[in-house]
Amino acid sequence: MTQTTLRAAVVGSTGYGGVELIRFLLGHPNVQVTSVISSSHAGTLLSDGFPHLTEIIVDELDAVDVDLIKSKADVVFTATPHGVSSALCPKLLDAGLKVVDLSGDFRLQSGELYEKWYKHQPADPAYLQKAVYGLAEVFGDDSKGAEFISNPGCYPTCTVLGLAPAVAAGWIDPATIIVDAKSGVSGAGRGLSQLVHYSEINENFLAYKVNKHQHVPEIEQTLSRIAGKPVVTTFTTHLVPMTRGILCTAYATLTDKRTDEDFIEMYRAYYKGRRFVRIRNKGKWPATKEVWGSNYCDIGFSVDERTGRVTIISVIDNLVKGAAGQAIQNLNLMMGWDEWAGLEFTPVYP
Ligand SMILES: NC(=O)C1=CN([C@@H]2O[C@H](COP(=O)(O)OP(=O)(O)OC[C@H]3O[C@@H](n4cnc5c(N)ncnc54)[C@H](OP(=O)(O)O)[C@@H]3O)[C@@H](O)[C@H]2O)C=CC1
Ligand SMILES: CC(=O)N[C@@H](CCC(=O)OP(=O)(O)O)C(=O)O
Repeated sequence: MTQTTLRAAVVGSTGYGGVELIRFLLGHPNVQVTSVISSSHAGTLLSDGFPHLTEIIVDELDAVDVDLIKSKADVVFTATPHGVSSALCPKLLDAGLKVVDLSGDFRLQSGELYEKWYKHQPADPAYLQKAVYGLAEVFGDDSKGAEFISNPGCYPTCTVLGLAPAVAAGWIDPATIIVDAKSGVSGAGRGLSQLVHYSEINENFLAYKVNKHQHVPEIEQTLSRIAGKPVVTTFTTHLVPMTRGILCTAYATLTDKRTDEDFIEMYRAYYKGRRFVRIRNKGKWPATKEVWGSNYCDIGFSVDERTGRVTIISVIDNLVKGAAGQAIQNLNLMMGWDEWAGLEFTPVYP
């Protein structure tokens, strides 16, 4: 182990986010996975349930035990359900561990809003304040040197990266924003439910949680911060019969006359140096398959002179830029490493 090698533990390692974290961390030049953790399968082998991880160096699942984690790791990724992280992360932080939380438990500054949208008890406000919202392409240096990162939600990542430059520049009226978002079924996690049952979702396409999705307040909180004034949005989620990927189509009214070329140039300037965001050329709109398995967010535009509106299309892989990849990007920033470490690869195609 080199001096810069960081020891990492993954709680929730038997879930989709956890398994994806392990896949990337195994290839990270500065990290060693020293503990894989399960609340229900401690003592068994991770590779028994996930044969693609056969011969993983640390295979035996540990229990969720803060002292044990502290003895084995420097940083902990909590890929745990909402309502679990809120209690667990404070204990890990109190033990002196760095924490990257993938759940929604520390994203909203307001405990009241959290309770309303997530239907769980909010986290202790003292720890809510400690959490840094890790959307690096928008809030730049916030993640650098942080001890505790709240990783953004999958839909908010895709939506906000698509809208942030236009909102920041005042090119669109934030009050007119409408977002149609579509996700593959891995966004729902590995647990079984009727919604993701093969015969329910195959050959099907449906809207869900309409005007009730827990990501609405996160999107509004983030767009309000960028706009410098309160923003509310209409945001509708849809489930698509595919495994990975999110595509967001955002519509908004222009505040002035602009062209596709104006948007492309302005977005490229805003995201200059941010290699995970790729702006498409005029008339080229991204598809989920074009970011599959990667940490990219690709964005394309169409200004409609007839309506005075712009349509912005953004895509991510929900398990990578929407979860594990962005979490590792945040770890890299916390540690002052190259933002790309362990994430430098091209999307899988076809
Ligand atoms: N799937 C996605 O695309 C995204 C997910 N997220 C968020 O990441 C988190 C993980 O999601 P995902 O991996 O999809 O979910 P999964 O349902 O696939 O996995 C969650 C894991 O959490 C573990 N777990 C359950 N209860 C506890 C507990 N009390 N203590 C410790 N661990 C527990 C379970 O493993 P075990 O029983 O072995 O402990 C389970 O495998 C969630 O908060 C989700 O909202 C965020 C962005 C995108
Ligand atoms: C398809 C699907 O069900 N997606 C999930 C996405 C939520 C998620 O993954 O959790 P975070 O809130 O931590 O981002 C949903 O709509 O609730």
